[in-house]
Amino acid sequence: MLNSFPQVMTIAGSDSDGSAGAQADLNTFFAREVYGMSVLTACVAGNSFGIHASQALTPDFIDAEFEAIAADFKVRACKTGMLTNRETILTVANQLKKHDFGPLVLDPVIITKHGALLLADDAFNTLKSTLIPMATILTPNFYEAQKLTGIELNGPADFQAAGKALLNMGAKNVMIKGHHTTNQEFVTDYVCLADGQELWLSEPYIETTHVNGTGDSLSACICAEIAKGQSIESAIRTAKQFVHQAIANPINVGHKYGPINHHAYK
Ligand SMILES: Nc1ncnc2c1ncn2[C@@H]1O[C@H](COP(=O)(O)OP(=O)(O)O)[C@@H](O)[C@H]1O
Ligand SMILES: Cc1ncc(COP(=O)(O)OP(=O)(O)O)c(N)n1
Repeated sequence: MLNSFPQVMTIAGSDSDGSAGAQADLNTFFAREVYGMSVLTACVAGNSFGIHASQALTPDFIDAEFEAIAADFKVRACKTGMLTNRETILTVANQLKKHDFGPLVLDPVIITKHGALLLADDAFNTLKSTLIPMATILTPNFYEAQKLTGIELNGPADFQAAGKALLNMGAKNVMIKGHHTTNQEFVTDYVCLADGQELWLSEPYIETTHVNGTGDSLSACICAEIAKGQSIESAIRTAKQFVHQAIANPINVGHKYGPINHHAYK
């Protein structure tokens, strides 16, 4: 008898150093024991020093990837990462309407924590109008939440206002990842759920340079847990622990800003 794993799909850019993008997603899927597939949207040439070049894939090619997966697999949940520009967003939105790929974890990747822009400036409105209303859960980081809502995040009430604004844009659930800087004691993420519940998820801040791909891995873990039948709340809680352990137990890879450890969480 063949083993069977829930099938999941990332729609993301390839990051050549393996720390972020589709590679981080697939590592997370493997670690969380689901079968991972990828629709690549772009190829990024990067290493632990930063991103050196980037090439978007064509809408026709992205369509072909979606069609190949849809023709053969039953995807239980999917997630997005780097979507590059308006054309790619529209291509992805059309495909998500055409086929049933299950709940959508929308990670609105705009800028990396080292300042590389991964989404064209004129694409924000397209992201807001097409994909945010389709999101089962939206997972912006501190900067992305401010950019999408226009609300400056200075305290808990601002997180609540931004969460509400993102729910009003059509996302069913929202997780805003908290700011993290040197000398901080805790990193607190804010979650507002479809049923009106709010969660504040805090873990100690970890001082390390090995944090590439944290956001990708978090959203990939949420996607994997949803595919396994977990509730949104339980998937978020597992993902927060998964990423925390992955940061807390670094691996010695790269000379500057390294990857997290996808094998750490048990
Ligand atoms: N240095 C850190 N110490 C503890 N938790 C962290 C640290 N950096 C990120 N996190 C956590 O990792 C997860 C991903 O968040 P973040 O790094 O903000 O995403 P992104 O990669 O999209 O910017 C969040 O749960 C956040 O709280
Ligand atoms: C190809 C590619 N996609 C996404 C990212 C950014 O990853 P993310 O986890 O959102 O952010 P960082 O933690 O890496 O800043 C990337 N670098 N490359």
